[in-house]
Amino acid sequence: MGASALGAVGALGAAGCTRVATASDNGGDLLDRLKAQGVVRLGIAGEIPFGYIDKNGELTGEAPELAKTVFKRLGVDRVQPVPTEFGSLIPGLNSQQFDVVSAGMYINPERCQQVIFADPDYQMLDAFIVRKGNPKGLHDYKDIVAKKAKFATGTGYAEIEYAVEAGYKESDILIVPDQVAGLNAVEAGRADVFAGTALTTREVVKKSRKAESTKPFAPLVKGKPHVDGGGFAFRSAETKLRDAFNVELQKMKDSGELFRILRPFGFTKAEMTDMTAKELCGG
Ligand SMILES: CC1=N[C@H](C(=O)O)[C@@H](O)CN1
Repeated sequence: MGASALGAVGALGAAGCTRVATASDNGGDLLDRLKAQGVVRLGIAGEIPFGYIDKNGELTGEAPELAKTVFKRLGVDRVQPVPTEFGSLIPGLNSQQFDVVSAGMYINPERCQQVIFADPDYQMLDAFIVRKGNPKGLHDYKDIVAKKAKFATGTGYAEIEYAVEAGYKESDILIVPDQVAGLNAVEAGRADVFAGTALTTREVVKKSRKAESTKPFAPLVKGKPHVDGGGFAFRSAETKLRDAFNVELQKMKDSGELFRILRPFGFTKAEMTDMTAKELCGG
C-alpha cells in the first residue's frame, strides 16, 4: 500500500478531522490511539533509499516499507508521510508533527538525549560525493582537512560531527538541505565534497555525469573507526510503542524478512546488524 504525495499534504491537513496525538498527550498510550485512528504519521527527509516519495507520488524507502509491515502487525493499517528536512526530524517529532521518525536516522548519544530509538535495522559506512576522477584525492575526513577541501553535508547530518572531529572548522562547513543540493554543489564547484551515507551518495550520483561516489569508509569517533546503525525514533515518553516495535523488528531479523524488505533498496547482507540502540546510545 502506498500513500500519495497528496496524502502527505492531507496528513498535515488531517489534524482538523482526525484525532491526532497532541502536545498534551503523555505518550504512554500512543499505540492504542494509533490503532484507534488506523494511521501513523511518518517523518521522512526525501532521501533515497531511506524514505522518500517516488516518481509516482508513492511513499517508499527502506524505513517506510519496514514501517508499513511493523505497524500493520501492531494493528495500525495505514502510514502517512510527513516530509521535512533531515535537521527538522527530531524537532518535528518532539513537536507532534508526526509520530515516528522513519528516515533511517543514525543512532548516537547526542540524539538519544532528545528521543528514543528502536534497535537499528541496518548498519552503514559513510562515503563522499566528489567530482569525477576525485581530483583532490578525498577519501576520508582527514583528507578534507589536510587538503583544505570545501566540505558540504546536509542539515542535521551526523557527518557534521565527523568532519569536526577530524579538525574541520564547523563554521566553514557548507550546510545544504539534502543530498541533491549536495550533488549540485559539487557539480557546480561550490563544494569539493559532500558527505552522506554510502548508500545515499551511491544512489544520488547515478543522476550525474560530473560526479562520483567514493569507496565507503568508517568515520573516526573518539579516534576509533565507527560503524553507524540507523533506525526509527520515537518521543522519549513512548517506550511502550518503541518496545512493541522492537519485538516485531527482532522477529523480522530472526526470520530474514527484514533483509528481504531492505535488499531492493540496495542494502547488502553485510549491512544487516545485531547492534542495539542501547549500545549506540552509549550504554
Ligand atoms: C540516513 C541518514 N543518516 C545520517 C544521519 O543520521 O545523520 C545522515 O547521513 C542523513 N541520512
